[in-house]
Parts: sequence; structure tokens; C-alpha cells
Amino acid sequence: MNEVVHTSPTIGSNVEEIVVNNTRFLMWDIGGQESLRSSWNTYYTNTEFVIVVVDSTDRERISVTKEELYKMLAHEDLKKAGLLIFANKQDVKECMTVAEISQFLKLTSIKDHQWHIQACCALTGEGLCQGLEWMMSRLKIR
Ligand SMILES: Nc1nc2c(ncn2[C@@H]2O[C@H](COP(=O)(O)OP(=O)(O)OP(=O)(O)O)[C@@H](O)[C@H]2O)c(=O)[nH]1
Ligand SMILES: [Mg+2]
Repeated sequence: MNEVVHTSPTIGSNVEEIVVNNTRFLMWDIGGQESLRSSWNTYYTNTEFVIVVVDSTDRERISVTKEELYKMLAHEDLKKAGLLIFANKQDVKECMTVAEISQFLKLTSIKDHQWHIQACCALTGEGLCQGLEWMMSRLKIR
């Protein structure tokens, strides 16, 4: 969001505070590499939302995303957490659509978490505000 786009893999985590309409979001960006996944659960305590950024161009790894997604949602500490999925890289021709990703991840089968999927492009920031707005709308009804 009006900031330089970083392109190196995240090792460990970065934390960022974002304020939108008087709502303060504390966001932890966690590296997705396989070797880092076993430490994801150390971030779950007090997490209100999980944001999963899907590479919409990667048809091969979407099944790994699905596996990791359901493993994460089953964790005790994320019982009450909402789920925001960003279908990223929508600027790339031939990328998977939101509908394709939803279907593949079987999002409609998720009944025990609030969820939303949003098309986006991290390079331009398109779709990011809509994702944040969804989180804000969920905060109001709780
Ligand atoms: N075309 C396009 N490329 C993108 C977009 N978002 C990210 N990328 C590229 O994808 C690559 C990986 O981006 P990262 O931000 O490092 O990905 P990451 O998911 O944070 O990776 P980890 O930190 O390892 O979990 C970089 O080369 C980015 O420039 C997008 O919306 N469109
Ligand atoms: Mg990263």
C-alpha cells in the first residue's frame, strides 16, 4: 500500500501496523517456505484473522496450499479466527480465477470459520483495500 514491493523470501517474520478508519491491524508476515511452516503455530495465539496469499499462477502448488490451510484451521488457537484468502498475481494472464481457487480449496465446505476470498495484485495493490474492508466488516458483527 504505497510502499516499495519487496521480492526476497521472508525468513522468520516481519510485523507491520496498519491503521484504517481508526482500526489498528497488527500484521505478522510469516515466510511460507516449507522449512518455516513448523514454526507457524508460534504465531497463532490471539490471532483474529489468518490471511493466506495464494499464488494464482501456481497450479502445481495449490494442493500444498490446501493441505496447509486445513492443517492451520484445525489448530486450537485459530478456532475463532477469520480467514481471508488473497488470490494474488491476478495481473498474470492465464492465472487461476477466484472461482477456480475457491473450488479447488473447497472454501464452501468451511463452516466453522468466517472466510472471504479476494482477487488481488500485490504489485499494484489492487484488491488489498477490499480485503481489509472485509476484515473490518467482520469485526463489527462480533
Ligand atoms: N506478477 C506478479 N508477481 C508478483 C505479485 N506478487 C508477488 N509477485 C512476485 O512473486 C515473487 C515472490 O514474492 P514474495 O513476496 O517474496 O512471496 P512470499 O509469498 O512472501 O514468499 P515467502 O516470503 O517465501 O513466503 C516475487 O518475485 C514477486 O515480485 C503479483 O501480484 N503479480
Ligand atoms: Mg514473504
